[in-house]
This record gives sequence, structure tokens and C-alpha cells, in this order.
Amino acid sequence: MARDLKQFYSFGKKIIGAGVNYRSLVAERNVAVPKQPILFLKPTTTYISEGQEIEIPPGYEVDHEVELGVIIGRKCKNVSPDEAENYIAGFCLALDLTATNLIKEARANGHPWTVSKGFDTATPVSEAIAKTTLSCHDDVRLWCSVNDVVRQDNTTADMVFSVKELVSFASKNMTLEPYDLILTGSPAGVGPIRPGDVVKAGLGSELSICFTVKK
Ligand SMILES: O=C([O-])CC(=O)C(=O)O
Ligand SMILES: [Mg+2]
Repeated sequence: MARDLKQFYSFGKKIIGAGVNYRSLVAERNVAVPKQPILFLKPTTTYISEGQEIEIPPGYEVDHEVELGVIIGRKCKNVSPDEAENYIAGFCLALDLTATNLIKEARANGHPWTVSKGFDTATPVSEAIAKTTLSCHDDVRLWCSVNDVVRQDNTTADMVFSVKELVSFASKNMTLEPYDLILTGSPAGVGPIRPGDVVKAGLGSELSICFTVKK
């Protein structure tokens, strides 16, 4: 890739999220297992990197959602799951912060999730690691703690749709471009964060992040 993969968030044009993609979350919410990936878009103005603070807008109630992020390496359109691997440049660790009060209202009314997932600072990310650095993206530990209390702890093997199935499905619905990010969904245990909280997360032994919530 022409530019530094580590700073993918400076160059990416899209953040594509997959909703309710962990069996543990399906069970916790007592909802049906999705028959196909549920995709949504987040603006790239939601990105923050370590050193920046999460800011909860007035009137928002926000949940942490720890997720494996997949970074696209080259233009990708209509690829099969088996081909999808060739279009992945790397991975990152991300928080898909979500305003729960707003998403509940959107769900109840059949409205889009854009506002609940699109506020500034709603996508804290780690730097990226190259694909080859992560030996097994299909079974790697993913965890998140708030004030050092572990809230989410699972493995990517619990995904309903695998990384390559998500990339393939997304590529059949829109053109994927270099540095686009696919958020692959969050396991059970999502919960609220509040001003002053310290949110830590990890992916295997490869990546960890720490963000504070602005007071
Ligand atoms: O916020 C939600 O309910 C959907 C979502 O992004 C996830 O499951 O990761
Ligand atoms: Mg999510």
C-alpha cells in the first residue's frame, strides 16, 4: 500500500459495521440469528486514536462495543469468501461506540442507526497490524474492561459470519476501497461508559488500547 497502514484511519473513506454478529450477543439479546450480515455505515469523522478522549454528547447514553476491525488493502468488488482474504491488508482493534438511547428509539421506529453510531469520537481505534502479524483472525481473544473490570471477553470464533464472509458480502453491495474499515461486530457484555471512565481493550497478544472518557 502506498501509505502507512498503521494510520489507515487517516485515509479510509468508509467504516462499515456489522450488527449482531456474535452468537453470545444474539443469546444475550434474545434475538434471531441474522440470516445475512446486517451492515451499517459510520462516518470517518468518528475516528479517534490513542491520546484522544471519548466525548459523550449531552443527552447521549453510550455503550462500549469491542470489535475486530478489518482493513481493506485494495479495490474490492463482488468477491467470494475464498477470494476475500486477498483483499485484506491488516487488522485493528476498535470500539464501535453506540448511543443506546438513540438506537433503541431507531429500532422501535424502523429508522437507521446513523445518528446513534455517528457522533464525533464514536470509533476509537488502535494502529493497524499487517494481516500476516495476526496468525488466526478466526479464533483470537477479544476483551474490553471499564475501570479495570472486564465486561467483554470472547473469541472471534463466536462470530455468526466470519471475516471473509463479511468482506465478501460487503463487496457484493458496495465497492470496497483501500483503507476502508469493516467492524465485525461485538460479543456479549456491551455496557455503558460514563465521563471519567477508563476503557481498555485487547486483541490476542497483538493489540491493546486505552481510552478515557472526557469529564
Ligand atoms: O450496536 C448494535 O446493536 C449492533 C452492533 O454494532 C454490534 O452488534 O456490534
Ligand atoms: Mg458494533
